[in-house]
Amino acid sequence: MASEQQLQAIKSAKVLMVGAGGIGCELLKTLVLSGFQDIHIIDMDTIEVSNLNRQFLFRKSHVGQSKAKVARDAVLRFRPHINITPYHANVKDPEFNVDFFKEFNVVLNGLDNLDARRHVNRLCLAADVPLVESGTTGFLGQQVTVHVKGKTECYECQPKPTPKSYPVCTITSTPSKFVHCIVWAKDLLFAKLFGDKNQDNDLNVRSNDAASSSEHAEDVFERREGEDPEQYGRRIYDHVFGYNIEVALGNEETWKNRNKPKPIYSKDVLPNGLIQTNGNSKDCAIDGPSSMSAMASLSLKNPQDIWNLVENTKIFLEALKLFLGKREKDIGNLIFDKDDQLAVEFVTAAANIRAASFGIPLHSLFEAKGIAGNIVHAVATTNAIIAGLIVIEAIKVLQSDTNNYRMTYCLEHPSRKMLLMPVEPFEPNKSCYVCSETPLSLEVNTNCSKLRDFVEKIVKNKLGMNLPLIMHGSALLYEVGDDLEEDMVANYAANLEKVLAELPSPVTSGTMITVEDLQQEFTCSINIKHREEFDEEKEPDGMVLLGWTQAPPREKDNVAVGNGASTSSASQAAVVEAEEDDDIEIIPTGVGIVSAAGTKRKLSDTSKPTSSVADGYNGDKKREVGNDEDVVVMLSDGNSDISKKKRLQ
Ligand SMILES: Nc1ncnc2c1ncn2[C@@H]1O[C@H](COP(=O)(O)OP(=O)(O)OP(=O)(O)O)[C@@H](O)[C@H]1O
Ligand SMILES: [Zn+2]
Repeated sequence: MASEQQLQAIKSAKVLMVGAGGIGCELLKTLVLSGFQDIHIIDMDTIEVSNLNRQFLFRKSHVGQSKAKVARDAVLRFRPHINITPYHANVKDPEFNVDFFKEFNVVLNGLDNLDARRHVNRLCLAADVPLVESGTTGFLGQQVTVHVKGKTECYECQPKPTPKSYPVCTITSTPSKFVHCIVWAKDLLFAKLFGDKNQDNDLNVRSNDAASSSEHAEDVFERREGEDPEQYGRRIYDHVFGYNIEVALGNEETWKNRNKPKPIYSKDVLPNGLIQTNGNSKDCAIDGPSSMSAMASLSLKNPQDIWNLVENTKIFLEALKLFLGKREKDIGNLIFDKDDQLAVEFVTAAANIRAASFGIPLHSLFEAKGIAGNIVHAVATTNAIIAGLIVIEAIKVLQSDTNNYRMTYCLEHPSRKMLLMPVEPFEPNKSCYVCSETPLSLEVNTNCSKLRDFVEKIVKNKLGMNLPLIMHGSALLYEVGDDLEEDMVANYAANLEKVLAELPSPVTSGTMITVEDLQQEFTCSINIKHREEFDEEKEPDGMVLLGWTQAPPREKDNVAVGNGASTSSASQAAVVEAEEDDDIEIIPTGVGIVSAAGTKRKLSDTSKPTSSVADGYNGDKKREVGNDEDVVVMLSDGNSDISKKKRLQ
């Protein structure tokens, strides 16, 4: 039960919610049931069928409509007299500037990507509005964190795992993991067959006999006149899984220390002519093109099954046939979308066939979809718990109850009887380039890298800037905006194509560049250091940003996982990965991590009575539920006496 004071704070608060998906739906419901009366919701998406299993404010009839608007209507049905303002928009749109953010007492994130989270973090810092963050880390669980300028760390005080990029040659020639096959199937093959034909594409292997291979490749992806869809599909299949692999095998150097792939031809897998279908690919006139399915026409039902090579081959050919026959008008414009069933089927099958060729284990559609779409599989119940925790922290923030702020992990595999794990938030990191404006360094070959590379790879991808402006001293090198004069636009376009050392105001070793984002009101200084060479495998960007992205020192197998969906950071939760991504353990830092002897300990050890975390949960602050084996510890209030954390260094 909320106190009178809390109720007052709740009633007078103006709250901004960003994201009305899995967490957002739960959050909106919990906010209104807790008495909040003025809520603004930003979400750029429309409702998909795949959202309905857990985004309970939405029904099938809402598919295709704005999430923010439908969520508003849904809660107004049971709380008709409150103010809910929906925006069907991207939070990065210019209208949501610092002045807009200043209107709110607290901002609550229910987002699913790093980019938007960093953007909101910067706006909250610039507007000096507290932020309560939430996110998921795969099967590790979810967490809620509180970010109050000057009092706690900001969302970017700790390095976040960024989406991984792979060297082109690993993807085109030497895949060793299933994810490499997915990237190949999605970004190369799918893009080549169904996307913008004018885009550069590294699909064809480089071979000793480059001239003949490119000649062979010249028109292979174009459908010949009168060619029937299955013939065309088999020709593409034979080219990418058969011929290209044979060409690659010709590069003997490549296979000296690697297992050789084996070429696969469709006639060897499916010797008999046409594949049999049941004609049941679903009618896209009724369900929309995104529900059309090759699985349905081949009577393959379970997305968790791993198809064999024959099944993958059938799906490949059938999906291609359906694209050609029923979605012809999409061809040339398609971008892979994880909610497009046929696209997911095609990419799964293509990735699996390539995996079979390279001796990599095959995966189910469900798994492939997760990898291709960077999906962190969400669970409705934990979303509800997380939403509750967000509201608890929001209420503390509204009352400036600083001492009781907590970041709370909700462990999806409760470890030794613990489901919720609250820890005190960290103080701001004094070397954070965002909230402490600490300069960064960039190692780059200033004679080879163009300004365009710097803008794309560093300013946009690494620094997450939306509307960047780049300066060297008082010289403006680059700027984005709608109101620029034509000659300026032409100047900047010319600068983009110049190497750094040849810019009108040359950028060489020792230069300090200032990069500013006008919308985020965020400035960052970058110290340039010239370096001649980069390792193509380990440094695929050809430049290295220092002072921010380094994870904490890696102990044996310590790595952080995530795809930007997580609010956790390497130092908040060091993850020990045994092999690949399974068998993961989470070690919350600061909580019993450093024992008296100074040795690091795992969470699994921390529930022992002697550990500091156990101390934190012991006594009358905890409530135990269930039987001894399956006990879940929940805190009765936010006042647990948790020992001060130490960072995991
Ligand atoms: N830049 C952004 N501006 C506004 N809303 C955003 C932005 N980025 C993400 N979102 C919203 O955040 C929500 C995140 O919700 P959730 O994690 O449940 O993902 P989802 O897209 O609904 O589900 P799934 O990814 O599992 O299909 C989505 O509704 C998405 O539209
Ligand atoms: Zn910070």
